[in-house]
Amino acid sequence: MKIIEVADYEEMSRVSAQIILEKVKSKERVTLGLATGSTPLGTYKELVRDHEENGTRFDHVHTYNLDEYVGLTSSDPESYHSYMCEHLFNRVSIPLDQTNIPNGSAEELLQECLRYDSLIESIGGVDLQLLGIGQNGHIGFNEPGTSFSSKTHVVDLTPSTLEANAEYFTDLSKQPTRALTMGISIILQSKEILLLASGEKKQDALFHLLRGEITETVPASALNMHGNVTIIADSQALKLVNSLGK
Ligand SMILES: N[C@@H]1[C@@H](O)[C@H](O)[C@@H](COP(=O)(O)O)O[C@@H]1O
Repeated sequence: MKIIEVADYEEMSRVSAQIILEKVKSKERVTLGLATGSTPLGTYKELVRDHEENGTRFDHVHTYNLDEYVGLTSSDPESYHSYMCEHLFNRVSIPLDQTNIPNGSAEELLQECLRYDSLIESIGGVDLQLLGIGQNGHIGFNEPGTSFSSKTHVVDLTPSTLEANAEYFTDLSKQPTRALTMGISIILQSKEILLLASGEKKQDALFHLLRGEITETVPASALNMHGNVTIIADSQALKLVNSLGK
């Protein structure tokens, strides 16, 4: 695993955007796996800035998001669909029919999971998967205890994840408690993985990922089984690793 230690959130965002841009410019058809949450926002901002200043094109890019809340329609302002349109898709002119996000308002959720898996399997895994990490070590919405062989599935969010994500909901009574998430085995099909972590809150999760056992109790530890993972983390997120783990 390659670790790039950076000073802060801004540097993490610049470095990750650079890696994504190299991939975007590398061939005629590019597939990107995308993440939500606060961590990739700076990266998306950098991609938008580059698009505006340098005219980098995204019309050959196809995207596959990790997850979506169950019960929110794509137009719901609190859905990950809306998040992606607002922060990236609409601002770099990716054709929307080339963007894929699990449909959390599908009537048949199990069918939707199968549909999503076959989409990703049909391309043989994305070229580059961007990931954040939950404070409890989750990736996508794969909570602790999720099987490493999991495919896309419906998940009951843990109290700690609900609490960590509560700030994104104006009315907490409407915060979804379930989500659809790309499974761990599907994430591991990616040809290359880029995980971002910033801030002290992520130091335990990063310590378990980098220094702990490979265990389903820490979903991100599955990344140790993948041959092409880069972690970009700031000093705050690497605090525990640097003080205890060397
Ligand atoms: N489903 C998302 C994850 O993909 C994300 O990595 C995690 C961390 O969020 P943040 O980046 O806001 O810390 O939150 C959510 O649970």
